[in-house]
Amino acid sequence: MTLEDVRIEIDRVDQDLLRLLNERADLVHHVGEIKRKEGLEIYAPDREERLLKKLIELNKQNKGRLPEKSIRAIYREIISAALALEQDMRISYMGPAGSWTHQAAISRFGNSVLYLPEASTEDVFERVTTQEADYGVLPIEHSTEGAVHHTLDHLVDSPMQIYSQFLWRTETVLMSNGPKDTVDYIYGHPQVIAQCRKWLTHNFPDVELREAPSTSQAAAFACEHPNSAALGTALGAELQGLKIIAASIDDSASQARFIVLGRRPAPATGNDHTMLMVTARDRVGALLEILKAFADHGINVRQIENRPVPVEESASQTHVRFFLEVTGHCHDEALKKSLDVVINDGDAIKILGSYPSSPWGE
Ligand SMILES: C=C(O[C@@H]1C=C(C(=O)O)C=C[C@H]1O)C(=O)O
Repeated sequence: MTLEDVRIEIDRVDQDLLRLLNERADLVHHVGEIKRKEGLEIYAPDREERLLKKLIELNKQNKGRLPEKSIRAIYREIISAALALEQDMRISYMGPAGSWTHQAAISRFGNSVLYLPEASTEDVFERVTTQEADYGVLPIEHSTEGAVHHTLDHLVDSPMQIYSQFLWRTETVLMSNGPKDTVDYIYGHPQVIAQCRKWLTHNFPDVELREAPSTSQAAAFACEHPNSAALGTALGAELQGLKIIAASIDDSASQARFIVLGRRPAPATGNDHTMLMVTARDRVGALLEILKAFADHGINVRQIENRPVPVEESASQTHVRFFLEVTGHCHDEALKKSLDVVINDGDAIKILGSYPSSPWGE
């Protein structure tokens, strides 16, 4: 076949694809109508993950040429278009534009939905509470620094809940207006500089490192100042019109866990996790008793985070607070029974969300 012949074939396949994509869009629209009638959530992360896994498996069986990464990326955008069709979907995230959370949010919801950058965690909660946004995206844990207490503390005070969670690799890039060998200064948030210190010392031993208040500010400085570069996200580089001169420059791989904040728990899937806050009387064996209540009902406590009770609360002197991530859904009988035991011991519990355990990033 000549080049022209192959292109004619590609055009034919594209026409078929377009027809099929629109056929899919009609079906998605129908799903949206049913969901609205039945008062169901539009975004169904569990369904998305199952659909992707099935397609990746099918592709393997059929020995398809496309790698898993590409199938995920293509379907991320097909599903994003579906979400935008079902509902004019708005996602609030911890900004500014180009932040890691922004990039993580796009990895989950694709490019067809609307993103609202917020200046603080509080603002993300506010936007979801007032229904100006359908969901919010916030970091809850960093692989290097541990829990993001700000997010956990806001969950305690808010009726909003964790609806979904996912992991995202936070890969730093070096961006600049000019070529690599003209860089005299590198701007970066101090934490990001620390994360890339070895790489920077090895690759740019004579360059001056300058601290910036945020990653997006670093990128803005790199735009304004000649012979400079900035550390940040690939999305930040794109938004500022800077060239990526080196990628994946972190000294060790780091990732963050993000939550999708919603107004209610996700439907049970049979493989869920639940985040809880327990405020317990400060006593010998308090944590032991709580853990035993879960163990007796076959529930695995996957993570424990200890936090002080805020001083404004009358319980602050006499109580201790734990955040627990446990297996199971808040509607499961076993979990309900173990929570009853904890409450009967005089400890207070707040359910911060139940969500599918599986979506662990791309
Ligand atoms: C169409 C649906 O709604 C959304 C869109 C999906 C899709 O495009 O396949 C999958 C899950 C939902 O987030 C659905 O729930 O089936």
